[in-house]
Amino acid sequence: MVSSLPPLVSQLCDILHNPIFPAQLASAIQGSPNDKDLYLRIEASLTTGARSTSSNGALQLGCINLRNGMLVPSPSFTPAHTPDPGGDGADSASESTLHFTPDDHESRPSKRHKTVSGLRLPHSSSLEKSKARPLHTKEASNSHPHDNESPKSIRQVHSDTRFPQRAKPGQGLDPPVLEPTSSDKLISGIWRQVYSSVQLSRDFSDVKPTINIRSGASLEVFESVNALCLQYYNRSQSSRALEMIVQAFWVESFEARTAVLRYEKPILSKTEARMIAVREACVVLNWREKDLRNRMYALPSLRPPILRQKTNEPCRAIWRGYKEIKDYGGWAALVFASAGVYRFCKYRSEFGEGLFCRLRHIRSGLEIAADTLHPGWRDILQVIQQDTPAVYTGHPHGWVTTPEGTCLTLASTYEYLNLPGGFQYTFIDECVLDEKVFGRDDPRRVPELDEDTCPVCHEKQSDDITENQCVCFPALFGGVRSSAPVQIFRTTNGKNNGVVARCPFDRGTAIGEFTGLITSGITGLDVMIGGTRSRPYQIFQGRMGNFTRFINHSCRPNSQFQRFYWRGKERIIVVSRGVSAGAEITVDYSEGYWRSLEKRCLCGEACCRFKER
Ligand SMILES: C[S@@+](CC[C@H](N)C(=O)[O-])C[C@H]1O[C@@H](n2cnc3c(N)ncnc32)[C@H](O)[C@@H]1O
Repeated sequence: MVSSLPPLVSQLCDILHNPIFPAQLASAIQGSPNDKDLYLRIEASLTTGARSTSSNGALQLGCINLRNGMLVPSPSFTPAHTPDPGGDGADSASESTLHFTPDDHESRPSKRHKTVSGLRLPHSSSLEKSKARPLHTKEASNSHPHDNESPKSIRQVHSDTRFPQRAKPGQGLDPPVLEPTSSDKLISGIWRQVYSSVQLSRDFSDVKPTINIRSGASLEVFESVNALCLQYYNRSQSSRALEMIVQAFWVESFEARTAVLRYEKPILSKTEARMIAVREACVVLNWREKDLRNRMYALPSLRPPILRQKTNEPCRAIWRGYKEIKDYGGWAALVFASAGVYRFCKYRSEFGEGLFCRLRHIRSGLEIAADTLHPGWRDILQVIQQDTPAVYTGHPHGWVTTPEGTCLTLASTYEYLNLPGGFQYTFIDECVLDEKVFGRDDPRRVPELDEDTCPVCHEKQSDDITENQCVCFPALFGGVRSSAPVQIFRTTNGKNNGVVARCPFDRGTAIGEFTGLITSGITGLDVMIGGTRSRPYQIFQGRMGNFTRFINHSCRPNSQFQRFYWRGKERIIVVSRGVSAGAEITVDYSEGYWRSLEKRCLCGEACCRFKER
C-alpha cells in the first residue's frame, strides 16, 4: 500500500504549478492492488501550444516508484514503444485509438490501447481473491443508506481523470462510416427539435420590442433585439408547424370529400371525384389547378413518371407525406419535424414500410419528450379543433419506453423489488449534500484549487455565462443548459431499464453529471466514489439523482465516468466516447463493482469480461 506521495511527485507538481495532480494520483492509487509496486511513468511530448492536450507518441522521461519514492531511470526506447513499468509487458502503444475505462484496470484484456495521458495501474489477479467476499446485491434499492445496517461489501464505481480526446479531422485512419439516410436525418431532426428550447404557440399577437431599439447599442437595446429574434424564431417555427398540421389534415378532408362526392354520384370514378374536389379547393385557395398541383407536387420533371404513375393521384405528394408522418409517428413527429421535412416529402424517395416502422417505434418516446418538455405543445392542434390533453406529465425520465411501443411509469418497472411504499425517486440537477454526515463542508471542494480557473484549460470559470471562458463541458457548466436528449428504456435482455441517446453525442462531449446524495459510509448498495483517500465521499443515487442512475454497464462502453473540476469542486460526469443516436449509453462499471455483484454481465460483447461468474 502506498501511504503518502513521494517528495519527488510533490516537487514535480510544484515546478509545474499543478495543485490537483496529487489528489488525482491518490485517487487513482486508491483501490489498486497492494501487493505490487506502483510506478508513476513520466512522459513528455511536443505540442504546438502550452494548453493543448497530451498527444500520441510521448517520450518517456522516467518512472518514480511510488512505494519507495525512488527514481527509475528510463530505458532507451522509441516513441512507438512505451514500456509499462508496472504492467504485464503488453505493448501499450500499438493502437491508434484511445480506449479508457474507469480507474480500476485490474482485468484489462492483455491487448492494451495507447493512452495520451493519465495514469495506468498494473494488472492484478485480485478478482480470484475477492470472490470469497460476502455479497449483497439489493439492486435498485431506494432504501436510505443509513437504514441499511448489515451489508459490509462495497459496490462502488470509480471515475476516470482522463478525457476522451475529441477527434481531429483528418487524423488517423478512421473506419468508414455510413452516410445518414434521409430518414435518419428526418428522425434526428425531429428529436433535435423536441429537445430544443423552441416554444410553439398558436398565439400570433403582435411581436414587437418593448423599448426603442433604434436608440443606440446599450445592453438593454441589444437584449431587446435578441428577444425580438427569439420571438420571431418561435413564431416562424410555430407557423411552419401549424401549416403542416393543416395541410396533413387537408389530405384527410380531401379523401373524405372525394368519398362523399362518389356517394352522392355513384357514377363518378375515383379520379373524377378527386378532380372535382381539387377544383372545389382551388375556388377557395384562389389558385389555379396547376398552381395547386405545383405547390403540392415535387419537381415538375418528377411528376409524370414517378408520382402520377405510381400513385395515380395528383397534387398530394407533399401534403400526403405530412399526413403519413403524422399517421405513423403521431402529431408530435410532424409538429417537431425540422426544416428538412419539406424536401423529404417532396422527393418521397424513402417513404415506405421501413420509415413507417421507425416512426411507429419512436412515437411514444416522442410524445413523452414533447408532453414533458413542451407541456403546451398540443395547444397548436386546436387549429384543426383537435383536443388532445397531455398524456405524459411530470419529469421526462419518470417514464420508460418499451420495445412494444408502449410507455410505463418508472415506478412500475421496479414493482418486482416489492419496496415498502414503492419505488420513489426524486430527479435532481445538482448533487445534494448529506448534512448529517458532512455538515456544510462539501467534501467535493478541493482547497488547493482556484475557484475561478479551470485546472484543465486554465481559462476562467464562472456561473455567469457572459463571463465564463471555460468551454471544456459547456453543456453542463458555464453554458446554456438544456435537457439531455436521452430517455429511459426497457431493455430486452434482462437488464431491466437502460438509457438511450436520442441525439448523437460526439466523442469527448458531456452527456450528464452524475448527481445524487453526497454522503459516506454506505455499504452493499451502488455508490460512486469521489474525493481523495484522505477526503473520500460517496454519491448515492438510491433515492435521488438523474438519468445517470439508469446507465448500464458494457465491457465495450461508449461512454465513461470522469472527474472534472468546476469552480473548485469535483464533479463526476459522464463523457461520450462517441455515441450515435438511438444507441444505448453504457459505461464500464469496473472490476471492483462486478466483484461484489452476484450477477453475470449481459452486455453481450465478444470481449465481455464478466459473463462467466
Ligand atoms: C445503476 S443500475 C443500472 C440500471 C438498472 N438496469 C435498472 O434498471 O435500474 C446497475 C444495475 O443494473 C444491472 N446491470 C447493469 N449493467 C448490466 C449488465 N451489463 N449486465 C447485467 N446487469 C446489468 C445490474 O443489476 C446492476 O447492479
